[in-house]
Amino acid sequence: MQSEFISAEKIVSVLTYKLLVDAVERGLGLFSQSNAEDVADNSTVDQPVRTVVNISNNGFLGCMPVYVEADQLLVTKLVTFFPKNKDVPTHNAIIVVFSANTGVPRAILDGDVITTRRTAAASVVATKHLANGNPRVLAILGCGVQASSHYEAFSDTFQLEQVRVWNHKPERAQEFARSREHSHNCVACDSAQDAVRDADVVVIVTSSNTPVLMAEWIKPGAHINGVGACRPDWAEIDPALMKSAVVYVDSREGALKESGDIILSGAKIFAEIGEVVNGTKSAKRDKTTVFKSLGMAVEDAVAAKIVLDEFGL
Ligand SMILES: NC(=O)C1=CN([C@@H]2O[C@H](COP(=O)(O)OP(=O)(O)OC[C@H]3O[C@@H](n4cnc5c(N)ncnc54)[C@H](O)[C@@H]3O)[C@@H](O)[C@H]2O)C=CC1
Ligand SMILES: O=C([O-])C1=[NH+]CCC1
Repeated sequence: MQSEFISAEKIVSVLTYKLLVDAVERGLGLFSQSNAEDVADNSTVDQPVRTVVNISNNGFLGCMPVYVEADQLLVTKLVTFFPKNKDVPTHNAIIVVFSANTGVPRAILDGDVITTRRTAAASVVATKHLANGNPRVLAILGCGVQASSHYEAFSDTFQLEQVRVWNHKPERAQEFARSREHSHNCVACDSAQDAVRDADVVVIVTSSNTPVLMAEWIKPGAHINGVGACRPDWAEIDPALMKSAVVYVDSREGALKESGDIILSGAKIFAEIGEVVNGTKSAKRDKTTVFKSLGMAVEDAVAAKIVLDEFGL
């Protein structure tokens, strides 16, 4: 067996948001189409909800396999999340791509860049479909790795007039805004409430396990991408907001098993975002909407395909 290792540096050089947003949008559509009753030929996406191994109080290991028939992709990601890490990233991942004909490994890819960028691309897809017009003001709650990728992906896609950032440790928000003040009007806010006031779109990307975004702060008709809180007993969004908004998810099955924001609030899921992409469920653009993202292997697989194609592998 001789499989190529593709480093983060190589992946960064080819995995643009332009390519990714289109690929992730297609992947989300394929995933939801595969769960529909009238599945088209060759469109199976076999993606079980990820298996999670808890590591005492430190974190967890997630195993995320998928087979995407349309692209003949057989892929699994292994991702760890150790929220208390200080000098190394809190998320670490590798992605293995196998031949769907023989099962022989084709390549091993660094999984950090793919995880970081495809998650932001999924939020962009949801925002394109659910925001009420072109978003001008974006609020980002949390200033870690995902905040950076979301800042880049949203700046690349939308004509933003202002990006407001908040972090529970204010110096991180100030540093985040300072290092971006020349590329956009990026400002640090003292409170999450100040950041989201009148924002058209909110991205919440924290490691908090209790709500930091409250219902009464949100402008009616705003769109919220809830990206953190990926455990059934964690929540980062006020249950009242989850219950009053129209809620979209990446995977119904995944959300009902993994999302504390959904499970603890008892919020109803209106649709998978892939169903909106496929035109089988409507986009309630004039309502306050939440896209609850947990992350899916199909997103990793379509991102890995871009990389393999770019390097002719
Ligand atoms: N939906 C998806 O596909 C994915 C979701 N995630 C999730 O997104 C979130 C952010 O991930 P990263 O940016 O990579 O993590 P990170 O560790 O780089 O950043 C976490 C951020 O949360 C903040 N934070 C920590 N505790 C907090 C608290 N109690 N209240 C408010 N803020 C707090 C930190 O200051 C930091 O700004 C995590 O919950 C992670 O599991 C990550 C990857 C994919
Ligand atoms: O999809 C993903 O890779 C993850 N979701 C939450 C933590 C990592």
